[in-house]
Amino acid sequence: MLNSILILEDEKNQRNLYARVLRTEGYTVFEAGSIDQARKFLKKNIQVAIIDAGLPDGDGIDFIVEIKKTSPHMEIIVFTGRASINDGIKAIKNGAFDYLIKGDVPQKLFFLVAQAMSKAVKQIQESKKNINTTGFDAIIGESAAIKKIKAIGIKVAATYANVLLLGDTGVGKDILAEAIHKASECVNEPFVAINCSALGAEVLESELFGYKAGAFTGAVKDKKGLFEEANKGTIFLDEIGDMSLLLQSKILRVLENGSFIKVGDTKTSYTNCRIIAATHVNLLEAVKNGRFREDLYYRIAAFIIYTPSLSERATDIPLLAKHYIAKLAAKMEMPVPKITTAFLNALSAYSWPGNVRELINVIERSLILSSGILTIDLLELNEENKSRNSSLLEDFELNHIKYIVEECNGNKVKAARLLGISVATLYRKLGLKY
Ligand SMILES: Nc1ncnc2c1ncn2[C@@H]1O[C@H](COP(=O)(O)OP(=O)(O)OP(=O)(O)O)[C@@H](O)[C@H]1O
Repeated sequence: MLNSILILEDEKNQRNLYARVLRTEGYTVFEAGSIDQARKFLKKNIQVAIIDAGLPDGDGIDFIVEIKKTSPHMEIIVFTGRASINDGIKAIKNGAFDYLIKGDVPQKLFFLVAQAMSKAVKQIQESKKNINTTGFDAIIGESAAIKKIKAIGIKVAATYANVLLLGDTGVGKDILAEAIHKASECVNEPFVAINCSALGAEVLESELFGYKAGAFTGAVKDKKGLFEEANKGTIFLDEIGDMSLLLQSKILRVLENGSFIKVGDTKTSYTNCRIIAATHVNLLEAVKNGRFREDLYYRIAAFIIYTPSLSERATDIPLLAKHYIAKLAAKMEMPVPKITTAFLNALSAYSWPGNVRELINVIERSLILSSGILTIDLLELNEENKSRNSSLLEDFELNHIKYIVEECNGNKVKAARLLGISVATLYRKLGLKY
């Protein structure tokens, strides 16, 4: 939110006074009495912080360095009661906008806040112009759905908001999460991903939060968890809907104040990372059934991006197919084969229950079997070799029959002859009465 200020000051009366006065000036003011409390505001969209130099749990001037790492555009004004010029110099060195000595007239504070706010807003606008959208370029598709997803993704990337990605398996939630990270200010910080449904609850907990040596048999030395690895960056929690209720409560704590406890540890650790979660299950249904915490749902679902299944955006199929044919051919060090229209048509007609992932697999197999040209029979061959999904074969077969009938200008006798089947069979396969 624009015009937001954080006041970090341990003297409550003083803090309340500043907050009241600044609110009357039209600012939204958040208050913290300690560095620990202030940390939970760092992910919020706050443009200016007013910080006391001497705080109960640390040095406010040292804290500037931490703030600048997580919120580079936040402008900081330091309050020092010590009337020490050295404090002021150190604050500026650490990246503060300016400093004030307690007892300075309030007008000086207003003046500095207004200046700092306008500098911060300008910087934020500049950084939005320079947003790196290369991650989104990797998302292929011209359908209205994909265009909308990219536009929302780019917008959300510029904020610190948590994001929930919905959609079936293989629709591209992972690639979208990475694109959001790459377009965010945390681009140079880590992006870590984990599939929460692939691991048992205990292993998942130690993967997420890490453990202390001796926490369990085999824990010979301390291990960092993914939340610690992702500090300042992004953690992608895939299939969060499958997480146990106990772990859900621990994730909620991370979301509330960045804190967690490693397995076998007694002290609290902290992280400051953006959470992008994804699921193919209906989370609201899971909330109703008591399988997913409602409070966690509302925390992770600050922004929801839904990617429809591939069959619902069939116009993207030829684009994706051509893209992956070229990409995989290059990887296999073979010339890009010619693609027949029937091949593309068959791909477009299929329902793709495994979505883009399945499309990539089918293309890879077709390329391996092809010799310079991608024809529809390669798709059939694939399935015969795999003897896996008969519906895929049926879809391709039906599509092939329709294609030949069309080529024969609707002449079914001619089409049946070309296909090497009887006219009766052709009618049956097309679902027509003979
Ligand atoms: N629009 C797209 N453009 C290019 N590649 C895509 C697109 N969508 C998906 N892919 C590719 O398809 C594969 C599967 O996508 P991804 O892993 O992102 O799906 P997912 O929704 O996260 O699946 P799951 O829920 O099973 O983890 C990946 O190789 C990804 O790069």
